Amino acid sequence: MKIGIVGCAGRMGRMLVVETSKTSGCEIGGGTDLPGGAFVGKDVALIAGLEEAGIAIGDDPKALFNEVDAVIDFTAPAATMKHAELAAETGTVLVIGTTGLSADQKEGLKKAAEKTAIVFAPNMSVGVNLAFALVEKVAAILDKDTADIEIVEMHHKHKVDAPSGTALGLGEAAARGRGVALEDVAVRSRDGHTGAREDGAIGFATLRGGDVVGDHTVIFACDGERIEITHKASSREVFAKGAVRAAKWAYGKEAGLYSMQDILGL
Ligand SMILES: NC(=O)C1=CN([C@@H]2O[C@H](COP(=O)(O)OP(=O)(O)OC[C@H]3O[C@@H](n4cnc5c(N)ncnc54)[C@H](OP(=O)(O)O)[C@@H]3O)[C@@H](O)[C@H]2O)C=CC1
Ligand SMILES: O=C(O)C1=N[C@H](C(=O)O)C[C@H](O)C1
Repeated sequence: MKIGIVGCAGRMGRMLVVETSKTSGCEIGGGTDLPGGAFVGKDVALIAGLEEAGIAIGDDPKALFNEVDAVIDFTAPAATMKHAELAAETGTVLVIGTTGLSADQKEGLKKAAEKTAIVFAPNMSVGVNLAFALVEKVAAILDKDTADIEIVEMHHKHKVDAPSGTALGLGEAAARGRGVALEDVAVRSRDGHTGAREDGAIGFATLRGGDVVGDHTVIFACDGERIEITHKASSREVFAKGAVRAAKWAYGKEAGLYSMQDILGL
């Protein structure tokens, strides 16, 4: 199958070009950068450190969607929404890793997924998706009178959204386990005279610096003991592998909004 990578010059974009090229049954069908972007016209494989493929990076996503069987999108929320519209219009499979989408934007994805198969996941690694399942289970066992849930994440200094999509996903898993809505209990930051912690709150703390690929810890703090579930990504390859796997899985599936949990059978 032919896979297109939108935002192919980004940190994840380049990794996705490499992963697609080395996955059996997959080939690079093209890539895009922003119109006027520095990489438009350059070879999609060459900028990812591979041998030249003879495919120039374009700036017209519609042409790409018409050319390929699936598109992988790790870009930015506004761009992702345009790509979702194009996927719906052309019936192309779309795999979305972009984080930081608003609630309205997530609703927009549901609408687009009425027309084509879309996989949307804040983290494509097997380990994090397993952590989602573990966190839900632990949160269901340790009620709000037994454990305080805090989620700590650290990422590289270039990351633009906070808390990370994965941290919010872990929060949602914990809230699901507790049978509550995350938006009702989330405390996304603390500063100043905050007062004592509310029972049942799910707290978030965000750290940024250096080249950290992605660290997440969910802490269940009880009286006299603490359980911590930690995931540390040491390479972006795990996300790229998951995304290409998702594209292969979704190809030929009926329209719908899918998650990595569907793909991994968790
Ligand atoms: N789900 C997962 O497993 C993971 C998700 N992510 C998420 O993926 C996203 C990207 O991360 P990362 O690769 O580090 O970020 P980068 O900024 O390195 O890459 C994003 C790329 O998309 C480009 N871009 C933006 N808008 C458009 C557009 N309209 N058309 C084409 N290209 C566009 C950017 O171009 P320019 O630089 O010119 O703006 C940039 O090259 C983030 O939301 C991040 O949180 C990251 C890792 C794993
Ligand atoms: O921006 C990143 O780099 C990452 N973003 C995702 C997120 O927001 O959770 C996934 C991963 O942790 C890397």
